[in-house]
Amino acid sequence: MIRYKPTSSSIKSHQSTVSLPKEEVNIVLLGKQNVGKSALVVKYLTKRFICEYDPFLEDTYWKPDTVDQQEVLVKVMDTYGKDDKRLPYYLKWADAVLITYSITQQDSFEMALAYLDAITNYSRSLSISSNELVLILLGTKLDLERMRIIPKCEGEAIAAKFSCAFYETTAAEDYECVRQLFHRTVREVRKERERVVASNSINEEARSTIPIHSTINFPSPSSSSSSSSSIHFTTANEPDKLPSINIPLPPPLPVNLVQRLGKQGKVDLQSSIHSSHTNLLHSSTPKAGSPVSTHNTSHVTTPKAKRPPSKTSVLSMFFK
Ligand SMILES: Nc1nc2c(ncn2[C@@H]2O[C@H](COP(=O)(O)OP(=O)(O)OP(=O)(O)O)[C@@H](O)[C@H]2O)c(=O)[nH]1
Repeated sequence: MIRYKPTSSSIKSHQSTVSLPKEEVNIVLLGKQNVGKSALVVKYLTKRFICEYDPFLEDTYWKPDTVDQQEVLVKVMDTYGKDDKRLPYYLKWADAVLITYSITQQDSFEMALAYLDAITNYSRSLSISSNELVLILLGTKLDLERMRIIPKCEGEAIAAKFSCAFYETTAAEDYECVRQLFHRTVREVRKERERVVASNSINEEARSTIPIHSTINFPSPSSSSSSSSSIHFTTANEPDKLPSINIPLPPPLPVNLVQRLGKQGKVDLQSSIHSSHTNLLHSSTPKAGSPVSTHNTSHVTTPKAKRPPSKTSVLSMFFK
């Protein structure tokens, strides 16, 4: 049995590397205690599965990796699932958020829903922004299929509702399925970055070609766009979402409007995540046991639907 002993620095790696990749992707894992966040992180970093762990661990690790022949420095923040106050910080830091639950634990699924609610509400309440955050709902402990409580279709349905990607995986088996999870996450982040660059260059082009006295169809502030696995924080001049009203051309938005989530966040996220939530599913919570091999690969599902109307959250129930 391997005892996992983190060191005290805030960013660490299991290997020392002289030159690091320029591209960086920050991934944070959120979720209830015991769902297997640390196990996934350690598996990705070391290819080993830990049975014993420090439950109060919260730290950031990095690993140079190669995804699709491109080098990338993957930074992973492991949280310990008991401190909602740090959520704005996590969102500000992260390019991608893995919202984890154990497929064997009902309340961990409910907490994942609460996280999705809180993050969605938070993102919606930012009035001017073109930020994006890759969001992935992740069912863990797939090796415990015989103890499954949360059907796969339920996870898929929730992911579709929130327009995020969905995976199921396990840290207890094959390294490959964990590696795939992190690689897919890096790909999603790259897609989002490309989307932002493309959207900026469209804005730039529009700015240089539209005559100063012309009119333009201008989207309402509430319009938003969404691609397969992200929450988008949309600028008001995206050209593909145009309602029929004509108004005089406003001054163009600066190209560098892209800012990290939270920099403009004036909303009180804490009040958002402490409000009540009614979307609870059936309850029954057997304990996870030791790893039993039934699956070798992570399961991936792409989202199918747009984000739902905003709801309130039950995170406060879990953070007592
Ligand atoms: N069978 C099985 N057990 C797992 C898996 N992942 C983690 N575990 C076990 O579940 C327990 C909790 O794992 P952790 O990785 O520490 O969970 P955590 O979410 O990081 O917990 P906190 O740090 O307290 O938030 C440990 O006993 C692990 O050995 C998995 O994929 N399969």
